Amino acid sequence: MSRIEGVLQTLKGQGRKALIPFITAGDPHPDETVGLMHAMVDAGVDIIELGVPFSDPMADGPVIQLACERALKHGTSLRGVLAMVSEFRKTNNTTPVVLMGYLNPIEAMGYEAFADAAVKAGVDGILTVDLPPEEAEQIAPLFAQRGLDPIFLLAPTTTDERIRAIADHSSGYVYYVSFNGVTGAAKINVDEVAAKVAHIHKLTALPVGVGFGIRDAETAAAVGRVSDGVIVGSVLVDTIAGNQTDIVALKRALTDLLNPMREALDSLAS
Ligand SMILES: O=P(O)(O)OC[C@@H](O)[C@@H](O)c1c[nH]c2ccccc12
Repeated sequence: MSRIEGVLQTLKGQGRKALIPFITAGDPHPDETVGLMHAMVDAGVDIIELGVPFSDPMADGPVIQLACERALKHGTSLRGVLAMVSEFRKTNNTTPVVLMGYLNPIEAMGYEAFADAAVKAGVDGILTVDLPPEEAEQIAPLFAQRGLDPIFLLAPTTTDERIRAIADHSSGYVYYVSFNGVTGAAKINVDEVAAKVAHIHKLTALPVGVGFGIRDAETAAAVGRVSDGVIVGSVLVDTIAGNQTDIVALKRALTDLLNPMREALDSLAS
């Protein structure tokens, strides 16, 4: 069983929901990312989604675009991000890390070389934002053979046929994007999400995480009620944007955002 499957199964047994933060690696500085990861674990998160900065992140809104720019300006490369995961693993062997990124840097390294390096670093899952479905069939097995969970995005417009095909190539969990758009929106329609996630649950046995537009504990709980976990990105990245130099204050601010989300999600446990 993969580390991701193990964590999600344990949570399910406890009637609890996964809290999955997203941050862009290398922002505010490559030397700080590992410390932020540990701080988020201390705040009670279950899985970390670590973004590989990319120059043209077309699925991202302005908040994460700017984070990518800052991280790239500080020289954050795919190899650099893998080194951060290795560093994180020196003192954390339990929290799964999902690398989330665009294809270009991975293609440049070569899929197999990347997959090998990711395993060696202690990465657990790979989420490639812009991998076309036809290529997913070829690429996902390269990850799966090495014990990396291939994680894919489902959107409100994804057809049942595609949901089944995507779930076939996925392991760990599937990521339901709460609306068609870019990251960082302020609103989420919980009723719509509930209906769609219930439908996805009928098509696949995989856990369903939901992201896009979750910025506070109340929304996290509302979405957690109808899914297996919530992914929270832009509100954290925005907090990092506002605390670029005082790392102690930054860790406190991230903790202050995540603690109430953890509590709200755990208050759902029966
Ligand atoms: O930022 P939001 O609205 O909280 O959504 C999570 C999201 O940031 C994270 O999972 C993510 C970052 N970049 C992406 C690109 C595509 C899909 C998802 C993502």
